[in-house]
Amino acid sequence: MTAFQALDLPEVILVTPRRFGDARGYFCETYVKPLYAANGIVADFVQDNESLSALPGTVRGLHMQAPPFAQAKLVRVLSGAIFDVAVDVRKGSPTYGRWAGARLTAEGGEQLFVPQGFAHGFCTLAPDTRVAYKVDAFYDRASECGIIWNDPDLAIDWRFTGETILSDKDRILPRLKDFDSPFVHSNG
Ligand SMILES: Cc1cn([C@H]2C[C@H](O)[C@@H](COP(=O)(O)OP(=O)(O)O[C@H]3O[C@@H](C)C(=O)[C@@H](O)[C@H]3O)O2)c(=O)[nH]c1=O
Repeated sequence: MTAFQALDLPEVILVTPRRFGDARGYFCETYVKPLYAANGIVADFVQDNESLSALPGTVRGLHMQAPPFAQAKLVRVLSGAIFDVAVDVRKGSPTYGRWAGARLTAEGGEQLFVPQGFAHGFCTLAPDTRVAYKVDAFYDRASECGIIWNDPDLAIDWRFTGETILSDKDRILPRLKDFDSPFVHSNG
């Protein structure tokens, strides 16, 4: 059975889809809307994305889009492995500024659900890592914002020691303390 596991931040959910193995390999359902919704993954996904990172230690993040283009994401790995991270940036949230993460591998097929109001990023742990993710709002360049990956206040353990590789854009992102989050926590 597909397994759904809430992480330390309970809105962030690790999914391990069931695989049906046979002599050919395996078959696996990677997204089933009503099943996922019944397990806390409520989103109308409208776009699928894929990235390739050649080298281990490639960090992409921490990214989000501001409302009304805020995106929930369902992330998985097609080849290689990542440590995938979500940071709660909802003002007023009891878990504001805390992070949760999970190792996602092509071998295991795990997925991470990152809700709206959370910054998202990952570090690749293997060469030629391809990451695919569904999002529930379209890309909007003007709405993009983010937090620096190594903010000491977040103290994310990326599970990687060695030289990291970042885009020019990601190298100059602000720390959380200097970031005016466009997200507000609500209980409803
Ligand atoms: C995210 C995105 C980028 N692009 C373009 C913009 C740019 O020219 C090129 C590369 O974009 P970036 O450098 O922002 O790609 P990248 O650093 O991989 O950005 C992604 O990082 C992960 C962690 C996320 O969570 C994603 O939402 C996204 O922000 O692709 C699109 O056309 N559509 C999209 O949806």
